[in-house]
Amino acid sequence: MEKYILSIDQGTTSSRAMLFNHGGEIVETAQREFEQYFPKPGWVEHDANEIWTSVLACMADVLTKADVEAEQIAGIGITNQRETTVVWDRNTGKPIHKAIVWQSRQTQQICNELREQGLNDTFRDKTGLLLDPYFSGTKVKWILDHVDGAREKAENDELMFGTIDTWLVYKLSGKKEHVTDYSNASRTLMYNIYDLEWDEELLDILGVPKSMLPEVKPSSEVYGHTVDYHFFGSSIPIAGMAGDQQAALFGQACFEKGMAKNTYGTGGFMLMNTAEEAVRSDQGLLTTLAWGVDGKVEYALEGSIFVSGSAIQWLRDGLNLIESSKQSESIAGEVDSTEGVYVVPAFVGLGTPYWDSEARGAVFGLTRGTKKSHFVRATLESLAYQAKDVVDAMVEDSGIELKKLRVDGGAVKNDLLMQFQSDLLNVPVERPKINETTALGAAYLAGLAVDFWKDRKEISKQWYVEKDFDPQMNEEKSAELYEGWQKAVEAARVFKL
Ligand SMILES: Nc1ncnc2c1ncn2[C@@H]1O[C@H](COP(=O)(O)OP(=O)(O)O)[C@@H](O)[C@H]1O
Ligand SMILES: O=P(O)(O)OC[C@H](O)CO
Repeated sequence: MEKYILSIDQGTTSSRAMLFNHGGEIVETAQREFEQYFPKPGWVEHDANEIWTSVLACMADVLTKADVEAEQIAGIGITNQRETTVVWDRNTGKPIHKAIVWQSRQTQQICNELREQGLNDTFRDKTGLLLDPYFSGTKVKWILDHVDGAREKAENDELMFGTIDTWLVYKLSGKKEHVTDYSNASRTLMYNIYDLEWDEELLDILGVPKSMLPEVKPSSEVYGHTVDYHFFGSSIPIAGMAGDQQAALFGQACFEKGMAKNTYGTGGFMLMNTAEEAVRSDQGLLTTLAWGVDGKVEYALEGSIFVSGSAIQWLRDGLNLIESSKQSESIAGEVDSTEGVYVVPAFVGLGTPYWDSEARGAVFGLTRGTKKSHFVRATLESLAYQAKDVVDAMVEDSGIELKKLRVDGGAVKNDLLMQFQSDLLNVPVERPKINETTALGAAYLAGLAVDFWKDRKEISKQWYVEKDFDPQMNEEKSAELYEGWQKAVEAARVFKL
């Protein structure tokens, strides 16, 4: 009876389940979207129960579609949208508020107040993060401050906190396990990534009782088993867990120091493996835990770009300049260059390295001769320029030269973009055969724990390039183009309403 690993990829807009075989190939997939709630401008929430039922449905769908029995699943790996915060009642197992999503800005004021008290460095020095509403800590505080009776309940040990990985393991295990992994814990603004423990001082500042927090575990280990009523009489080991960007780094087999991947999805996330060294950043990068595997933790440097592929969606849905994201390539290809046009897609501010939440999008360099194709090309190029901003910051902070970049996410199908990225960075860009690197990473983490795969060497051998792009532009030209981008960003940031 052939065995498989089932990977759950719980993302921001949809949940997916994928079955992987021993060769690391996708056998079947299932996907379900769920509702996004926008109660106020800038706020984004999910219903944790809707997330749970979407995951359960995907798991059932994928087994049915593949005609695979639950007994054939050697282990389950979970990867998830990070930072999104759920607080639930220990007695009933019911969330006391909607999940506050990573994108949500509803804790801006809390962050401002903490910053005004001069606490940014306190958080940064312990967590590797910044005081930004992006991370979980201030979201937990917000829930305790705003839900009737929540703080009292929390102090009486009646509430539990979890990111989505924790919530799913809790539900899958029949409310038995309350665990997370290093990679997810490192995104909460409450976990000391150097001492590897929940930080009492930070919990005190945020007013979060330690009893609410899950136990932090390695990313590859059997945390518990599914209760059999969900899985047709089978109890399956839940054996791998990691935040989605760290899982993608693992799925891209970026196991050595200096290896990096960039994901071009809705947003952009670049991670560089820095092995056992936690590199502190002066350039607005995040220092984060990559994973805990083989009895040790490893670190990564991360650059977060808020708008990447969604700029192409904007061309399609907002401006009606293209009919599909794919068409951006042929239209941009009608011209050889943007002829000096730059689009800065700072629609929700700018992330790494600027962290400017008030910046807004801008277009520069228009002339009477500017055509649609220049505009589309400039938007596409902005994805690559933003990645270059992050790479330069990484090289400066870590002192590690980038030798090549592995890529994934929806927009990497665009050859023109990939070529331009390689030209701009002056390194080869490698697009893997399996683009679902996030789900694959979670599958590998689970598979290692249940001996489905032996070690990382075996995994590395399963990583294949589908296409690579080598630099073709001369360096002077690419430096000149990048200088134009830097001027455009600078000018965009001056404009504040
Ligand atoms: N050929 C293409 N060229 C440029 N962008 C693309 C192309 N195909 C998809 N995209 C963009 O990729 C994004 C979807 O990527 P995906 O990795 O599925 O996102 P996520 O996982 O964040 O939802 C969309 O924003 C879409 O506009
Ligand atoms: O759900 P995704 O793929 O957009 O990823 C969200 C990130 O984990 C946020 O940090």
